[in-house]
Amino acid sequence: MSVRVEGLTKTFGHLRAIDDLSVTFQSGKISVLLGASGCGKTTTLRCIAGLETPDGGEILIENEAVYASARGVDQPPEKRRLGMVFQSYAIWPHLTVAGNVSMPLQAHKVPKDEIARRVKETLAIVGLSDQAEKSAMKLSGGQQQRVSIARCLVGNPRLILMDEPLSNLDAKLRVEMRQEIRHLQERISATILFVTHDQEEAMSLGDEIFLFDKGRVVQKGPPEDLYFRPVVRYVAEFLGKANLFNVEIRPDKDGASVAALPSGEVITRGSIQGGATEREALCMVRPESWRVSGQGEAGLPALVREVMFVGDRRELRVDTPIGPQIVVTYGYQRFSVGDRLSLTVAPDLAHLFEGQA
Ligand SMILES: Nc1ncnc2c1ncn2[C@@H]1O[C@H](COP(=O)(O)OP(=O)(O)OP(=O)(O)O)[C@@H](O)[C@H]1O
Repeated sequence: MSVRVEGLTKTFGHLRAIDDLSVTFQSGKISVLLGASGCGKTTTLRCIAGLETPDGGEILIENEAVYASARGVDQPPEKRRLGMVFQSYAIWPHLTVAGNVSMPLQAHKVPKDEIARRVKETLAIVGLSDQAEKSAMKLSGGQQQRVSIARCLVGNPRLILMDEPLSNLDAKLRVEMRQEIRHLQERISATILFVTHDQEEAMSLGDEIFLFDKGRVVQKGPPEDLYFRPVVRYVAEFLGKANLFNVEIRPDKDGASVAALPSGEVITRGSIQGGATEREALCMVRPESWRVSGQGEAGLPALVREVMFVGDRRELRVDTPIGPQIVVTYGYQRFSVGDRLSLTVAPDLAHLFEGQA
C-alpha cells in the first residue's frame, strides 16, 4: 500500500510541526522517517494514522483519500486499516500473550475459532508460539515488543506504522529486532513506515530514508545515497561523521580532474563529480574513505593526535594544513600518537557540494 502525502500542514499554536510536506512512501518497502527530536516525524505518522487532524493537505493510502481538507474527507483511524506499534509496548499485563494478541480481533467480534487460528499463526510469525499461555508480564522487553508487533499483525494490515518501537530495548536486542523486522517485512510484504532518530537503525532497516528537518523532508532516497551523496551539509552531518573542507576542482594535464586543497596538496584525481571545470566547492570525505599512506607520499600531510581503538576499527584524530580530520582504519592497522601520514581519497568518494566550509 503506497502512502502519498500532498501539501500536508499541521501547526500547534505558532509552531509548524509539518510544513507543506509532499512525499510518497512506496508500497511493500520499509520507509524510515529520520530526524532530530521535534522535526515532525511522529506528527506525520499520527496524521497518516488519523490520530491527529492536519490543518490542510491530503493523505492518500493506495490512491484513496483518507484525508483531504479541500473535500472535507477525514476517515476515522479504524477505517484506515493500518496497524501501529509504539515505543511503549502498551500490553495488558493481566492477560496472557495469546490474550493480548487476540484483543483487536475480539474488539471486532471475529468468531472464536478464527481468533484462535489467527493468533496461532501470528505468534508463529514473531517466534512466540511456545509462550502463548504465559502471562505477558513475565516476558522480557524484547518479547513484550514482539507481542505488540503480533497484536498489530493479527488484523492483517497491509500498512504498518512503527514509532520508535525499539527505543526501550538494550543495544544488542535492538540490532536483533532490526533484523527480525526486516525478515518479517519480507515474509508479509507489508508497507512499513518506521520512525526513528537513530541513524544506524535508519540505514540498516530502510529501503528508503526520509530525512526530516523542521517539518519538511530535506532528502529522501536509499541509505547509501544519503550517506555518500548528501545534497546539503545538514544531511552529511546528520548521517555518520563527515570531514568537510573547501577544494578547488581543476583540469589535469591528461583531461581528468584534480581536487586541490587551498594549501596546494592534491587529494584526488580522476572522474570527480562536478567535472573538469575550474571551480571552488565544499568537499565531504567520510572518515573511512580516507586512504592512508606513509609520510612523504603525495596527498594531505597529517599528524596523528589521538587514537581510539574500538576492536574492529581504529578512529584517528589528525591535524592537517586544512584543520582537524577524522580517519577510520581497520583495527589491526597500528597507529600511534605522533605518527605522520599522507591522506588521499578515491575520486568517487570525494563528494562535492555548493558552499564553503
Ligand atoms: N499535541 C501537541 N501539542 C503541542 N505541540 C506538539 C504536540 N505534538 C507535537 N508537538 C510539537 O510539534 C513538533 C514536532 O513534534 P513531533 O513529535 O512530530 O517530533 P518528532 O520528530 O517525532 O520528535 P521526537 O523524536 O522527539 O518524538 C515538536 O516541536 C513538538 O513539541
